[in-house]
Amino acid sequence: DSIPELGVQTFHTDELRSLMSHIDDWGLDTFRIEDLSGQRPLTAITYKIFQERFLLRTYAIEPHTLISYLLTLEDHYQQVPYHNKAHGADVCQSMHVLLNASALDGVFTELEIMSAIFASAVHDVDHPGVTNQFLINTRNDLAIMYNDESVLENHHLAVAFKLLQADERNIFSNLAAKQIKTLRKMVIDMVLATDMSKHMKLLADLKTMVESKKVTGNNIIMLESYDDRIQVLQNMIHCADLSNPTKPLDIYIKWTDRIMEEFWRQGDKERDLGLEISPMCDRHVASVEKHQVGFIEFIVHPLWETWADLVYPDASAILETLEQNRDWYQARLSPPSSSSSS
Ligand SMILES: COc1ccc(/C=N/OC[C@H](O)CN2C[C@@H](C)O[C@@H](C)C2)cc1OC1CCCC1
Ligand SMILES: [Mg+2]
Ligand SMILES: [Zn+2]
Repeated sequence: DSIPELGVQTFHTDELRSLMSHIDDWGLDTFRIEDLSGQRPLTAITYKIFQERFLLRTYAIEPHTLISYLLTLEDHYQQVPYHNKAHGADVCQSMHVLLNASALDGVFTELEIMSAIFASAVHDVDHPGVTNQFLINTRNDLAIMYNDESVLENHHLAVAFKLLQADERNIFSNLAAKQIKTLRKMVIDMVLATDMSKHMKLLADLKTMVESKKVTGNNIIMLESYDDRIQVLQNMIHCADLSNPTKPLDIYIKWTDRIMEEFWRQGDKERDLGLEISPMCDRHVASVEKHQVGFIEFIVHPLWETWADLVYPDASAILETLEQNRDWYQARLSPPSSSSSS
């Protein structure tokens, strides 16, 4: 049976094709693609990126095999408010754009690029919609399996690679053994770096790299060792994972609504279990704007400011949007002024 033009069955071929023509743009509306693709945003977006980067040709990937893997991967994302297939699709597309920074032109190999796209697409597969700490506190089987260390991130990786074991889904069947070994190591290193508990170390190392940044004549970053190369890719996927506040405000607000609902459902579980409710997870004590301002001030802006230095000036417009969005949430924070402002 033949594969549809856009990889997924849709009643909106023209509109979906038009949207997908903006695959290289920051701020692509993943929610709109979810609706137009028959609830298949991850398959549609990842398939388009693989085609656009000629990865099927370069690595002799059979289109049916890629579609089969992507559909199954997408079905293994759980229907939770935030960490669902739309988030996977969004991080994958965001990573695709970040890889296109001109400061990184020609820096990464095809294999590293495919590893980065694959890692982004799979990075939260089978996420149960609760945090690592919750799984640890409730002695969940996953925490027992992974000894409380990067529990979710280890699980996402195991699921992603287990799905590859079926012949009809093995998109890497035509890679050389050495290539598969390298890809697997890089994907593991990238997905493990999305564990928020690694944030401070990742950012500190990125700052050190920026301070000692070496560039070629035309301002292209030079990365000699594997450690340097993977460090940039780890920070890139971490930036993509924490990119919601850098997107157009209407899209950012939708992500905020989703993460808060997911946090509040965790808080509901903690309340029912008689556990202490985690920070920001009590729906009866909500200060959504305050938490977003804090999230940007202490985590997102420091990271993106450093990334923007590394790839200067490629991420300057993104940083600008982030600062505008922070100001918008900040403005909604301040108590109504005493003087009559109306
Ligand atoms: C658009 O807003 C968001 C988009 C993504 C995320 C992603 N969070 O990471 C996934 C895990 O939860 C890891 N931890 C994050 C940490 C900040 O808190 C812990 C309870 C869990 C958080 C967002 O806002 C959050 C933080 C401030 C208001 C709610
Ligand atoms: Mg994650
Ligand atoms: Zn994520």
